[in-house]
Amino acid sequence: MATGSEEERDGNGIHQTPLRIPELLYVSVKMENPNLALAGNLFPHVSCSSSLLGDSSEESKALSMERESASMWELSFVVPQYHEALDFKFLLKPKDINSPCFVEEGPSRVLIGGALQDGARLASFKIDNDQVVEYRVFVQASRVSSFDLAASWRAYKGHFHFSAVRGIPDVSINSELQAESESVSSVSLELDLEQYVVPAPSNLANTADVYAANMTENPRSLNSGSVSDSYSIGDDSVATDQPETEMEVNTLDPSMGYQSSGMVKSQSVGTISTLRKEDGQRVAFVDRGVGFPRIVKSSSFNIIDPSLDPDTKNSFPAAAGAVAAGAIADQMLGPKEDKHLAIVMVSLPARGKTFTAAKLTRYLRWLGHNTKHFNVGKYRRLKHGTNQSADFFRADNPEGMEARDEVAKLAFEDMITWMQEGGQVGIFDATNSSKKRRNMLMKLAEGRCKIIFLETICNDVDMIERNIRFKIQQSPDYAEVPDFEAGLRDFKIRVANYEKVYETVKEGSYIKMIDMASGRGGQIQVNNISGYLPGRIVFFLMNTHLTPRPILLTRHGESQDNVRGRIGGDTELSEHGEIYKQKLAKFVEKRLESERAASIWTSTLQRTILTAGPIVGFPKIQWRALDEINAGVCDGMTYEQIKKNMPDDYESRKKDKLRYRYPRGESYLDVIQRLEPVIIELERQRAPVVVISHQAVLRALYAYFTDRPLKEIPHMEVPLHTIIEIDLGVTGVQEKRYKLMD
Ligand SMILES: Nc1ncnc2c1ncn2[C@@H]1O[C@H](COP(=O)(O)OP(=O)(O)O)[C@@H](O)[C@H]1O
Ligand SMILES: O=P(O)(O)OC[C@H]1O[C@@](CO)(OP(=O)(O)O)[C@@H](O)[C@@H]1O
Repeated sequence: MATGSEEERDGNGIHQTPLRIPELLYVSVKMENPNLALAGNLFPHVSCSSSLLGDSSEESKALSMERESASMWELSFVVPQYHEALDFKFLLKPKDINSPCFVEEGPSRVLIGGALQDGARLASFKIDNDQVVEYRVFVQASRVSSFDLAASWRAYKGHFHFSAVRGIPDVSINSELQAESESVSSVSLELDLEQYVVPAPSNLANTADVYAANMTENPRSLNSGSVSDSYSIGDDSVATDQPETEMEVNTLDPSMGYQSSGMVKSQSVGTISTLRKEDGQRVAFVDRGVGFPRIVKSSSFNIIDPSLDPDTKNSFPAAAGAVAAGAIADQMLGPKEDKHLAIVMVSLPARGKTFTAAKLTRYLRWLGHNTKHFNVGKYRRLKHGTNQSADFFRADNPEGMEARDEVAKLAFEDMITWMQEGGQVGIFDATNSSKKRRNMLMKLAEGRCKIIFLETICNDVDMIERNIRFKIQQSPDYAEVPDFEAGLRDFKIRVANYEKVYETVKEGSYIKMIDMASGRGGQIQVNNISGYLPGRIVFFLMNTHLTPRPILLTRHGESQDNVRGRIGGDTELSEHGEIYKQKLAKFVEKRLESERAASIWTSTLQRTILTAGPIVGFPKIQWRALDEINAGVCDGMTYEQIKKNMPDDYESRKKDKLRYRYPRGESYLDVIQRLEPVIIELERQRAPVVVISHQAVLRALYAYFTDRPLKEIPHMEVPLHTIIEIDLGVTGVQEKRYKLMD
């Protein structure tokens, strides 16, 4: 019971001092000026004579306000609720500390009890030539207890206290680097960015133009060459991991795909078909893979390491670190059939099965898992032709059912055979929408591989309609149907035939992606999923979505070490590099002018942080994972010096650049491994990202988006002063390159 005195007694008669929680005011003072042209290089400060704000009456001691956004600055502090009157003024300080600062016009402001006495009048400053710059002023105060403060301080320290590298904060919103924007204006960049476009080294990145099912495995029974043969294409010197896919793409002359005649004769099968636009107009149809590619058997092909060749008997991933450790643990501890994993897609047509299967294949291959995508539709087209009407897909059509089951079995058996030859993950892409079909597959898999069903469910009718329209445009099934609307009607009847017998998955191990495509909400359900790889797959799928956005990849501006030919290091930019950073800022400003949520990612090495310096208006984040390959004891040496002083190392790297690990440093496989969280975050982001990083790192990131085999990564072209734009879209990936200077 309260005694009315300062003290109370508890149940044991012990005197206790009641806890008095002092009331405090958390005050936030803000200034806003959207006119960056006038005030961009002036930094708002507050000067106050009270000891509560640390006596900042002298201009040199004025408290700097923090940049909250491009136009808003803030200073927050805590004072007792009943504090003395605080007299203060706003100041603008130029970046150059020797130049005079500008004090706001008019009398001092008085703050009592968290409120301004004379209202929030504008803060006006007379700067050069009597030009007046005005800021809006806002003051807000809220009562907080010291406990609240302590808790929020702990949270801040624990979670949001950013570390700094050489005094540069890990995360910044254009604070101190803002002032550089002035010098940017001295470097010119044409308004029309298209002037800087240069051709990408190949058109392989443009998967958005290609129907993903056409890029999948060809039936073995219909294949001309032995699968274990080694082939290369075009440039005979390039070794590949995915023979069929690449052969198909490379047999095409990209310029032919868009001839004005509107017709292209496919070099692979000789079928002539066209890709329809919705308005009925025909454009070229790039038929990639419904047949046999022109295969050039290479004499110079040389597989660097047997474990990197998909057709050898090796079921461990060509990977480093956690990926390798996880895979090996799973294989040693799990049952024998777990050595091979079949991801069996399930859904109605046009729900993103093939798209998801292709993306997952790309991710797993990039991590080093030997993965192949088997599309039953492709088998069906080869065996029964491309012009099957909706009737073929009726569940009460016994011939159709038998034919479809037959090609499904054929594709599944091909997948198992490939696994027995060393394949790790097979992605089996068909509707598999009835329990009976899935039971058939489970029987075929018994003792041979583990099955995880991956079901994609979409309840968004507009998205389904859009998907169906894509299918009519892209699928070879409708390539020879001249009328778009007729194709649309037929496909909708086909979907209705599937709907009649569709049974959602309730058996075995499964992952269900429900309405995940928008990237907002949705659900992932998992059942009976365990192991390293299945876990990674779930995590990857959780973070993918279809929101179109660009990812801009660029190396830092040329560094002083680049000029001297030294690898690694942490030097500043050369003169050329200085110009590039300014051009890049202008480029980003133009390219992303309407993209408010974009962000700039750099490594923690100063050549990338300095390159990002003049970019304004976007948050900048430093990732250690984006640091250049660690050259270990060779850091700072030239390639010539390594050749002379460490000839064995030089030769080993030349022989196997992917796996070679610098003494006390990293290999390319190590770099790929540490980039996985970057890939996941890039997939998860819904806004554009500019990645300013290094040669080896960008090679690895680029290979992921363009689905290039691991062994090509160390040899890819990622030139300085060039921006590689990767556009992630609803049908796939497209690449564009801009070269801003030599
Ligand atoms: N999870 C998803 N849900 C809905 N639509 C998706 C999903 N993933 C991709 N898509 C979209 O579906 C379109 C058609 O996908 P596709 O993979 O050909 O369908 P399916 O193989 O199921 O017939 C793709 O171009 C893509 O834009
Ligand atoms: O793997 P290689 O072809 O050596 O390329 C990676 C090298 O690229 C360099 C330049 O030679 O990158 P960076 O431009 O980021 O400095 C080296 O630092 C790095 O060791």
